[in-house]
Amino acid sequence: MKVCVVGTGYVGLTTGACLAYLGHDVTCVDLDAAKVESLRAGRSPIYEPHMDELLAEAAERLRFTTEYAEAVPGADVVFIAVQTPSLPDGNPDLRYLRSAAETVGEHVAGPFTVVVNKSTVPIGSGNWVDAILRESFERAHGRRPDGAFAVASNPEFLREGVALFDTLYPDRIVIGSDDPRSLHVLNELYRPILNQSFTPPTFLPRPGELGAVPMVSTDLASAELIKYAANAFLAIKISYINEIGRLAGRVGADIMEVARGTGLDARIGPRFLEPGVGWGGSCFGKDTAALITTAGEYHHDMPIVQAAREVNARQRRMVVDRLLDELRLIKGRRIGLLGLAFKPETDDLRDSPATDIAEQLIAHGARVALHDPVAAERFRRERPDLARHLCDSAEAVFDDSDAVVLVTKWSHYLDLDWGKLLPTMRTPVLLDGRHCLDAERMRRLGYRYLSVGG
Ligand SMILES: NC(=O)c1ccc[n+]([C@@H]2O[C@H](COP(=O)([O-])OP(=O)(O)OC[C@H]3O[C@@H](n4cnc5c(N)ncnc54)[C@H](O)[C@@H]3O)[C@@H](O)[C@H]2O)c1
Ligand SMILES: O=c1ccn([C@@H]2O[C@H](COP(=O)(O)OP(=O)(O)O[C@H]3O[C@H](CO)[C@@H](O)[C@H](O)[C@H]3O)[C@@H](O)[C@H]2O)c(=O)[nH]1
Repeated sequence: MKVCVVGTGYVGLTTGACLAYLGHDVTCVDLDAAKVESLRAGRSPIYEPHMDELLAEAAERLRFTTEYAEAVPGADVVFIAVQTPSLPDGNPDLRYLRSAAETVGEHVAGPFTVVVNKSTVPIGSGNWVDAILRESFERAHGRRPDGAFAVASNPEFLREGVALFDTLYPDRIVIGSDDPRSLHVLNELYRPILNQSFTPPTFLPRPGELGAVPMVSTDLASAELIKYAANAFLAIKISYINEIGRLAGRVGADIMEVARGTGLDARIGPRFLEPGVGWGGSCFGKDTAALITTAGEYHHDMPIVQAAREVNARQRRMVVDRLLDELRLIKGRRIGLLGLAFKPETDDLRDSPATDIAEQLIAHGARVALHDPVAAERFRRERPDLARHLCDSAEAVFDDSDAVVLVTKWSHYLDLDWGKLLPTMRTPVLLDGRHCLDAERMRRLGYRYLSVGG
């Protein structure tokens, strides 16, 4: 099939590269000329494991352009995967989506194109995009679209860092449309994934237990709500274990044992029960805020989602509180933070807990020392105000520090020579923000080992 993907960020690029790998003819369009140039040269502008290899494998069927006119006309499917960041009031900023839909509307030519909203958008956005497409089509063509296109919602559930795996081997695919033709086209498009009939890339073998992938075909509003419901649930699950972790700390229980013993109940499940400094990233904060504001439009409140957000903010503050308890005074102290990306295996810094914690520490008068094995360059570009605090190596973070906090669970940090680093610190306070170090071993080495929660 002929596919156009609008937006080549974490979602759009992954979608485009995977669909081309599966045999579709894909053109990705992005307004960012530098991104397009880099992609044309076969270089991924984002850090996502195996992306460069997949781009190379799919290169024959994958093109990049800044021109909608080269991508939209004649496409069977147009994906819109532009950013929808939070506005200060919690609503998503839909200006990128509006602009993308307007331009798609100008260029869409039929005979039948499914315009798919892959961006995460508030309930009702499918109808809104449909209206924008129609107006724009009529302006450009001087006639009504008369069935030339239909709108569908196909929310994305990939996790950064394992985005290609999640796309080729998803738990499910959700399609929402009020036009049965769209469901048919998208069923066809995703057939290789649904029945797992493709040859897996050598670098991403198919998980042994995977059978056919379930497809949820539903209406627009339900598909849109599924995305928010899923993200809010995951965010709540993490905040829940973090809340239990605080209690565990008080009563002397081991939160890792509690999480394991709780997660082994098949009704609960072990995943997303890792305690620590809490969730960050481009989605959970933004999408829980959007769910609450959307619900508010219907005079509905969401106290559980609200509480998950509050617990999450508290986890970040808890890092500073733990350090204040331990060091008494943090003004003038050197505090090292290991990890800046919001999670390992990505360079994404959006709503990163580390940045938030660094800002809180600086506000308390601390001197911070920052490191990330992958996201440092992006940090330098995106946070020039904090760039002077970056260290060249993880080891340099320890040097003369009064405390070191492990914020992102990069394997690079787990493999450090912790015994050798301890004597380089001024005071050996180690705060494990992800419960990922061996507490007993660290104590034996001489660290004053602390965690967030029990
Ligand atoms: N990042 C994730 O893990 C993830 C997962 C699931 C869903 N989502 C959702 O997917 C959407 C995209 O997220 P992302 O992280 O890929 O964003 P991103 O910021 O990485 O990428 C968006 C891209 O769209 C481009 N763009 C913006 N306006 C454009 C326009 N009018 N025409 C062409 N290109 C345009 C930008 O230049 C950018 O390259 C968001 O709604 C997000 O909530 C993201
Ligand atoms: O047990 C856990 C699991 C995750 N996290 C943190 O939660 C955040 C989000 O992690 P993860 O969900 O793995 O990454 P994302 O790439 O943000 O993916 C989420 O957000 C995407 C955007 O909507 C969705 O598509 C995915 O399904 C959803 O998992 C990160 O800061 C993690 O460190 C924890 O603290 N404990």
